[in-house]
Amino acid sequence: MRTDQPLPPVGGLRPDVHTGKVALVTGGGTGIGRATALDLAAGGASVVICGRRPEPLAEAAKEIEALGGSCVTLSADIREESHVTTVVDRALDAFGRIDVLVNNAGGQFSAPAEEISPGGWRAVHRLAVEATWAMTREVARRAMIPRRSGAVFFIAFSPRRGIPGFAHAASARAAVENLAAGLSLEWSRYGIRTVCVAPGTIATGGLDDHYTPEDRERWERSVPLGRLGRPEDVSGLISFLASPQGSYITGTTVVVDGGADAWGAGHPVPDVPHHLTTPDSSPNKDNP
Ligand SMILES: CCCCC/C=C/C(=O)SCCNC(=O)CCNC(=O)[C@H](O)C(C)(C)COP(=O)(O)OP(=O)(O)OC[C@H]1O[C@@H](n2cnc3c(N)ncnc32)[C@H](O)[C@@H]1OP(=O)(O)O
Ligand SMILES: NC(=O)C1=CN([C@@H]2O[C@H](COP(=O)(O)OP(=O)(O)OC[C@H]3O[C@@H](n4cnc5c(N)ncnc54)[C@H](OP(=O)(O)O)[C@@H]3O)[C@@H](O)[C@H]2O)C=CC1
Repeated sequence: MRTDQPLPPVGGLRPDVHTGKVALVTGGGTGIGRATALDLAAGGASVVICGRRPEPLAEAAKEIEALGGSCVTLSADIREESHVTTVVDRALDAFGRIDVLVNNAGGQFSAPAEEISPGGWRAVHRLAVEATWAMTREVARRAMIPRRSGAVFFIAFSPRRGIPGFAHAASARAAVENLAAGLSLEWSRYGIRTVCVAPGTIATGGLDDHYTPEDRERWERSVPLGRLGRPEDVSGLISFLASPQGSYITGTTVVVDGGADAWGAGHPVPDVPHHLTTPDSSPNKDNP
């Protein structure tokens, strides 16, 4: 199984599983966000995607429309509160409701902890925690609490206990994991589910652009299943969690990482049989 083979949208879910729903995906023009927007649209959801650059958003919208879906794009920097308000205004103007929020936008740089300046720390937490909270609060207050329903997703990191070079980013993601849990205690009464999804290393353009092939190889070696993840490994999970089949899941973190979080530091990663990592020799090609 290779990471350059995308999975088809929707996976095993019914093609009308999200019909009538509206989903807002931050950072929906690229990588995991794009795959998530496509999966939700392929299941029948109308989708709103935002990000700072208009070009990737327009490309993703074209793909969604090619699937027969509806998509609204908005160029916005979610670190600015006024942009958050505008995104929600636009989504409600276009579709009248928001049922699913995927807080996907995020990013960081890799640096030894002692070299992260206060400004660098703040920049990462501002996006991963503060902007995520601003968006979540705005969507909950204006779209979900009044309707007494909704599903909010947060993206964290696996391994979950810390990643060398990512002290700022891993601690920020720990905050959103805790936020998902805490909000479930407060917002279940409104019918709102809050779930954190913790991907391991996923082969996206963002990963290629910001990390070296050596980083990538090192991460790949630390995965018990022997490969990096695909964006669709994450988006398929979110699509399931957003569906009626996921409706009893809230307040928790679901890890999608090829076993990386289960790996005990200090032990060699278990050998993966060759047939599990190559595309054509899988024992069951229909169920890779
Ligand atoms: C094993 C699992 C691994 C998990 C792997 C995860 C992979 C991914 O997440 S892939 C997605 C990748 N995409 C990105 O990471 C996006 C790229 N990153 C960024 O855009 C920035 O890092 C950002 C998120 C911090 C953007 O912030 P912004 O406010 O635009 O940045 P500024 O240039 O204004 O700088 C603010 C502040 O941060 C310091 N800084 C920025 N880059 C670095 C760096 N490479 N090294 C050290 N410090 C950096 C910068 O110096 C500023 O600090 P002060 O000067 O002290 O104010
Ligand atoms: N790839 C991986 O291995 C992993 C990724 N993650 C996380 O998953 C998420 C998606 O990552 P991935 O798809 O790999 O990376 P990308 O870099 O492709 O995705 C990040 C997206 O967020 C958008 N974005 C960034 N900053 C802002 C902002 N201030 N306002 C609005 N949108 C913004 C970007 O668009 P634009 O630049 O145009 O604003 C981009 O579309 C991120 O939070 C990432 O940290 C978590 C675990 C592992």
